[in-house]
Amino acid sequence: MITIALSKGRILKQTLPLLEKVGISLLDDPFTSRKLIFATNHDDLQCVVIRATDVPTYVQFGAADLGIVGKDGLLEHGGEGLAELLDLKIAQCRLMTAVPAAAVGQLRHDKRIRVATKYVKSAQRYYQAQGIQAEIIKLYGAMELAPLVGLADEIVDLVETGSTLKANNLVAQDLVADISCRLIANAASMRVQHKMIAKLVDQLAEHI
Ligand SMILES: Nc1ncnc2c1ncn2[C@@H]1O[C@H](COP(=O)(O)OP(=O)(O)OP(=O)(O)O)[C@@H](O)[C@H]1O
Ligand SMILES: O=P(O)(O)OC[C@H]1O[C@H](OP(=O)(O)OP(=O)(O)O)[C@H](O)[C@@H]1O
Repeated sequence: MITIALSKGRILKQTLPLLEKVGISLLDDPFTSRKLIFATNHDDLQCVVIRATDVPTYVQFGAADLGIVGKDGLLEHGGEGLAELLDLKIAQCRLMTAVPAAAVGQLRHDKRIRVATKYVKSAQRYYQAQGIQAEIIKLYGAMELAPLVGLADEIVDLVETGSTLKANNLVAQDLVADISCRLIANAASMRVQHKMIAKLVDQLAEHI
């Protein structure tokens, strides 16, 4: 039996059609069911549907052989015990810094700035590489609010259309990382289930 960990939420909406294209369908609807484990039309394949941030952990410890997760989550996890097999090119967006419109153009190198983000590791790496002293404040959502209420000078968050930033009078500044969904595998599963995983990777690659 192969287990695939799927990220629920917006990634799942784009994952299910991709799985359908390679002939995999879940027997129950994960958007209406309270189940966590989903049988598929293949006897030897099941899916678990969990929070995106938990997918790398399930795969790292072999609770799932494969996972589908955003690169943002992968960067935060660190990738230990995982192999990144494929860029699925879904849920594409960019991890960016953003500041209030009034702060655009202000130099950041001469002071310690406060940055609100859910993406602590990626942010730390970015500011360090830029030589900017940053105090990172971990938030779990609504990062855009932080600069508006004086909690932070800037944010690091995902940007797709830019409408969330615009609605909050923030302006995207620098690219931290290009983000899209990745197929990941447990390192041991890669050896034990090599044939089946290689076949699935080939099939998915044809439909990207
Ligand atoms: N605006 C966006 N455009 C494209 N992809 C996005 C966008 N926002 C998020 N994503 C991708 O979808 C993933 C999950 O986002 P979603 O908003 O569904 O869950 P979340 O509530 O942020 O995650 P969690 O439940 O783990 O806290 C992100 O990790 C990212 O890879
Ligand atoms: O550039 P845009 O097209 O506006 O997309 C960016 C927004 O999308 C994501 O939020 P999401 O809608 O997933 O909400 P949440 O993270 O607050 O759950 C992200 O955290 C941004 O807030």
